[in-house]
Amino acid sequence: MAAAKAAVVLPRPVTFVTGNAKKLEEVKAIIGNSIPFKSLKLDLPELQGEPEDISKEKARLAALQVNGPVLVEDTCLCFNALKGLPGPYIKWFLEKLGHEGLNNLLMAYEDKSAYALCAFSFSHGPGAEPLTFLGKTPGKIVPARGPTDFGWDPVFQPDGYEQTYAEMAKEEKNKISHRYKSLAMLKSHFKEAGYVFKTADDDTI
Ligand SMILES: O=c1nc[nH]c2c1ncn2[C@H]1C[C@H](O)[C@@H](COP(=O)(O)OP(=O)(O)OP(=O)(O)O)O1
Ligand SMILES: [Mg+2]
Repeated sequence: MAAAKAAVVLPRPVTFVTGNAKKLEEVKAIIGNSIPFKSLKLDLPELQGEPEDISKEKARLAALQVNGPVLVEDTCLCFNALKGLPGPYIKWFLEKLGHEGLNNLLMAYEDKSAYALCAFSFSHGPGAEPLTFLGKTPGKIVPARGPTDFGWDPVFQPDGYEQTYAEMAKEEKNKISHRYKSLAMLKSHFKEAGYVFKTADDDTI
């Protein structure tokens, strides 16, 4: 019989660091009780580069700030006609150009296809190499439809659906989204790793 795998003890619940309340809402809905976590509102500096590297670097910075295990995520919206741009820079493109401007970026192209990409990273703590889980949902960029309370949701229509992310019921989006897919991988990792969380009494975050 194989020996039981030793449990990995982590010092306290994982802290999910984000400055975005809407992300947090979705993460809570998707993770449920499967991973004990708390949240911390911090807008971490973001490196330029590939989504996975940006996410890992965010996790390293977050682990130093929190001094414990952390989760972070970086979300990209990638236009195929633009070879993946705006990608990780979508936040600033959206802020400056709005939904209409995002559509206009593709005016010269027939190909309106795009994909939403979520890169979740988990670090055991300061100095530990983060693990990254990439979730990707393909779709296309359309003129804005639906509520405008979360980022670029109104202009992204996932493949196989007639509705934009914004028009879909939250539970529906959370079953197929880039965030759901990346969290599904994270959840299985947690399950396989068998982490045990030891809550510190002096935990003041
Ligand atoms: O499911 C989504 N549906 C629509 N819009 C979304 C979604 N997820 C992120 N977004 C927006 C937020 C930000 O404008 C950009 C990603 O940038 P990103 O740096 O990952 O997010 P953020 O700075 O708002 O929060 P954080 O503190 O976790 O970095 O796309
Ligand atoms: Mg950010």
